[in-house]
Amino acid sequence: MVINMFVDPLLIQLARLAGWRVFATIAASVAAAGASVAAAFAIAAVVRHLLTAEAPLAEAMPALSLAALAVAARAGLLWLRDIAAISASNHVKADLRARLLRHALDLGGAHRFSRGAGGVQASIVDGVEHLQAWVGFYLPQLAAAIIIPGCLVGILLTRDVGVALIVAIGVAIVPLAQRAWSRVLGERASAHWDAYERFAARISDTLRGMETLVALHATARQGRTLRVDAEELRLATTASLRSSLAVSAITAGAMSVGTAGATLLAAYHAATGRLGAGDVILVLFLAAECFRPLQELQNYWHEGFHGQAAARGLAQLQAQRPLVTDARASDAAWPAAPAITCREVGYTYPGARTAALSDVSFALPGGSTLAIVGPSGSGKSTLASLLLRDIDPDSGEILIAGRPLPSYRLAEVRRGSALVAQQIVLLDGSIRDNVLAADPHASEERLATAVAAARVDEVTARLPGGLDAPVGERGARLSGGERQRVALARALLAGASVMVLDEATSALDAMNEALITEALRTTRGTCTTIVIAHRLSTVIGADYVLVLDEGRIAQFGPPADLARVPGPWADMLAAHQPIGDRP
Ligand SMILES: Nc1ncnc2c1ncn2[C@@H]1O[C@H](COP(=O)(O)OP(=O)(O)OP(=O)(O)O)[C@@H](O)[C@H]1O
Repeated sequence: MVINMFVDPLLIQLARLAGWRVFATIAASVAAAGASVAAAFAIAAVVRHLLTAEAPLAEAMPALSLAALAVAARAGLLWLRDIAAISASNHVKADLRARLLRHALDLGGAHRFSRGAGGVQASIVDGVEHLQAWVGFYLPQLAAAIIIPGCLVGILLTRDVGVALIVAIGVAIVPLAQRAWSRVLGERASAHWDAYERFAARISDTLRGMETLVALHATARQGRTLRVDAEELRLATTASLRSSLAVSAITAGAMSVGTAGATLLAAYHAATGRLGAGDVILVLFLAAECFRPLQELQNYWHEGFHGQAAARGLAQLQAQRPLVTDARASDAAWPAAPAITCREVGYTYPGARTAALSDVSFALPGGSTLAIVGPSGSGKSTLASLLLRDIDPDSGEILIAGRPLPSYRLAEVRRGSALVAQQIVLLDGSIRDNVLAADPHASEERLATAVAAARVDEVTARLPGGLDAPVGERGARLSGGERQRVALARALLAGASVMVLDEATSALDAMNEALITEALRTTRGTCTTIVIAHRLSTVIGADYVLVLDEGRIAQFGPPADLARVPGPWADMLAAHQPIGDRP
């Protein structure tokens, strides 16, 4: 019952990660208690010799040496216990972080639909911090708090039943008090964790969106929101600490009264001759040792509840499934410049009332270029996400070179297709590092070819470090168009044979227009290219045009053919305005 009260099944799962280290911690703790018992018996023997022997010092010497040895052994064992506990904690921390990070990476963009990146970060960084203390310190201490008092009360029984009973009652009061408070503590620890996760997510969002907040003159407002979150966190922390301090006071009281009561009863029995003076010393030592593991458990008690609350966040993260999996994959190699066919593809975002795409069917020959056009919200980016297999359609299917897209392993899809998006995030490092991220072992020659094809050389010529110039955090030192060029070079180096280019919407950005036109020329024939197009000039260079309207295909065909028939494409040509911005 006690175990169920204080141990979550997840804790046991985590303890398995730490394996023998947890057992070593428990064993060292129990052995230290054993050394204490040996010291207590030896000291009791010393007292007995001092009071009753004819040559007290000489006769007490062996027991005194044993006591000194036992005290030294106890110190050494407690040191070993702490080493094992730290090792268990660090092992859990490293292992759990690596697993969670791998899981978060496998999830890809799945957290877009649930907790934000800030919440995920709070779980991986701080949640793990609570859990490592929970597994490394709380769990072994819990085991020690059951084993050691149990054994010591047994030993006390051999001296006097009344004394053993007083200690047993004192020992029992501690978990009972903790149980009485456990619901309150659990609720407050959960409230604390929720407040902490909210605060961490808000800080992360604020730092990432700082430029937008400054541009919107919203920093003061965001500051106020952060202050409210910080105040909520402070209140939740105080409430949680207040309740655990109340339990600490009850526990400390039970321990003091238990030790004092047992020693007084033993002293009374010594006065009446039922026990010897040495027994009083023995009871004093053993009663104190009985409560020691409970006292130490108390120190980690708070950690235990925070660990349980953090475990909920981690369990939620672990329960999240990737949006796409390799369940239907075969060993098919990703084809060069593949034909792409969509058959009655439909997709509705989780929780959305209307479909983002319905009944989308078209066939694109391999090596050709498709321009997707349509008003804002018509489903262009959703179609791109489906073609890149960031998400799977709810209905219909997408064929790549005649095979269903899910029959290729995700690693193949990621290697063989690339997205050059409007919002490119580069990793902190140099331009070279970012391009080579696609293939770290690429030769200088291949790197130079990709860099020249994407016109990155024009960018590096202007920068002091050339290709080794740092891009800054998330690529902040480069312009949007320059970041797109680096991303294009990365995609070309990776040898992607399906390329999705998301053209920038800004009508003023002529550099991007040149980039896309150039990219279309570079990739023609070696790549099947899909451009989310906002400019007529881009579309006219494409082999096919797909006009989307409210998630459905309005028109599909070569631009010259579409221009000859009445319809949205002819209307767009007639209106001759940036086509993505049409109402
Ligand atoms: N994560 C999401 N959750 C719910 N609905 C979404 C999500 N992303 C997009 N949508 C909705 O799906 C529809 C299609 O969006 P999509 O981004 O594909 O349009 P788009 O044509 O690319 O728009 P734009 O030109 O403005 O980028 C829109 O109604 C949009 O509100």
